[in-house]
Amino acid sequence: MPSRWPVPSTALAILWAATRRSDLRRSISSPALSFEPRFQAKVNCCLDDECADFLPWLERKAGAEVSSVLSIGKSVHGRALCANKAIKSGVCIMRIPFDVQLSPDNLSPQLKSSMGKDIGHVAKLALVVLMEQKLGMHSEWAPYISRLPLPGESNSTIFWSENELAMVSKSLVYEETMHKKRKMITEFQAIKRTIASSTSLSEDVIFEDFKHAYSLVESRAWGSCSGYSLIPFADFVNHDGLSKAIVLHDEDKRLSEVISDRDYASGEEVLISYGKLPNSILLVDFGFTLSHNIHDEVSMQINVSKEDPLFKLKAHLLERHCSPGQRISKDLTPQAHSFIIREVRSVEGKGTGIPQSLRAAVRVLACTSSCELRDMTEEAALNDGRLGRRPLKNPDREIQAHYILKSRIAQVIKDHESSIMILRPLDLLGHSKPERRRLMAYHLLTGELRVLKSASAWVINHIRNLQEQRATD
Ligand SMILES: C[S@@+](CC[C@H](N)C(=O)[O-])C[C@H]1O[C@@H](n2cnc3c(N)ncnc32)[C@H](O)[C@@H]1O
Repeated sequence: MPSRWPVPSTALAILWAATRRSDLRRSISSPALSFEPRFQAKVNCCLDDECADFLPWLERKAGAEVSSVLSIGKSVHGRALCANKAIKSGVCIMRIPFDVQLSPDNLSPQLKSSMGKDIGHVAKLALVVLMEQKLGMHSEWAPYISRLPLPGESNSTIFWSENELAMVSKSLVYEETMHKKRKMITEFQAIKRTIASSTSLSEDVIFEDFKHAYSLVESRAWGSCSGYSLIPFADFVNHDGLSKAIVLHDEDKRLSEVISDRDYASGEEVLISYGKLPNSILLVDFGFTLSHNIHDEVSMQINVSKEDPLFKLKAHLLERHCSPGQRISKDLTPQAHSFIIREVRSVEGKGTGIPQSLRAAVRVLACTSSCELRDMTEEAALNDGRLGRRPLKNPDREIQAHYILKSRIAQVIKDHESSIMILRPLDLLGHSKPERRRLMAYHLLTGELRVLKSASAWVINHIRNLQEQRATD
């Protein structure tokens, strides 16, 4: 999974939080700071006899104890970590030295130096996995590599058929999946070129194997000072969106560790958080969704109509003042800007969840003369340079801008509702792969719909407030 977290320098942060999906838009708190009471599922898991020799092997390799309170088990989510005795909150439950982690540093110096910038951390680590897989039982990592999920087991959307992807075509997930597939092809070609010149492996490596290894890395590796690292044992732990326990890297002690964020009874499955991840990311990178995900978000596209007499001017302004946090996809229609909305928790509040840049964009769309657009640009230059952050001076125009937003959200709500209708009925769904994927598409779209409805309620309430204010002025 591509790291978008800035990796902190040792001087700045010795102990730092590692997330699976690292993304600049998200932040994650240290688990040791607050353990507020909340509901978390308590699930029991049974021991995985096939993995009985795994922890002793890892501890021998590490020359240190990794965990005395956890065992590898099986749960509904595949392999899992279970408490083998009662665990108290705030206790270190595993400690994995960097020396027994796999990272791009495991590539030979010759291979590393011949890799260009077009090969990212995930692809490099995928190559490490591929090389160890090729060595089979001769690999020093065989006990670990042989316990990784097999091809065909992942439900990441990169493995979905066209028909399955059609279920999520109204979500950003579709576009992200296509983007990832193209990226993997490009990186695979670059890797093939590199290994052809420096190893004899080239002939053996086929795209399907690379794709599998890439997906293993994305769903199991953590951002680290080496770019990305697979952390054996820690990567058997499953995700709970409400957990505050995360993987921390201690660069002084050269190890990664997890501190429990609550008490566990013996036999209970231990869960941690992979990060504040919405279902869209869980689905593309990990191949699962949560039925109710508090971190859900939705992408909204805003573009200037070609029919608008001020099309050129508005498109130019949106392009120029586009904020860095805002995603502009090369795959979207020209001049389409994509904004990420999160759930708006209070209709009466400030609309936190709806990005300022989105409200700015609709203010640009609401302008009806070049003079208004010029005023807006001048106002931006006089303030912090950001366009449309303040309400428009003309109250009618400000109301109009929010009407535009309301109608765009309403359109996305309609699209989502019709996609969800097609997925029903869900009550008879079994456990087959197509049925599981249908349920995931349902979780994704209903989560996005919840976010959209919260945003719509806020905008409607805001328009009402603006109208009342205009009436009293
Ligand atoms: C880091 S691995 C965890 C160990 C994994 N269960 C295994 O069998 O090796 C991440 C994968 O576990 C599964 N997983 C983790 N948390 C999950 C959850 N809350 N619901 C469903 N699947 C989950 C997904 O398949 C995900 O890609």
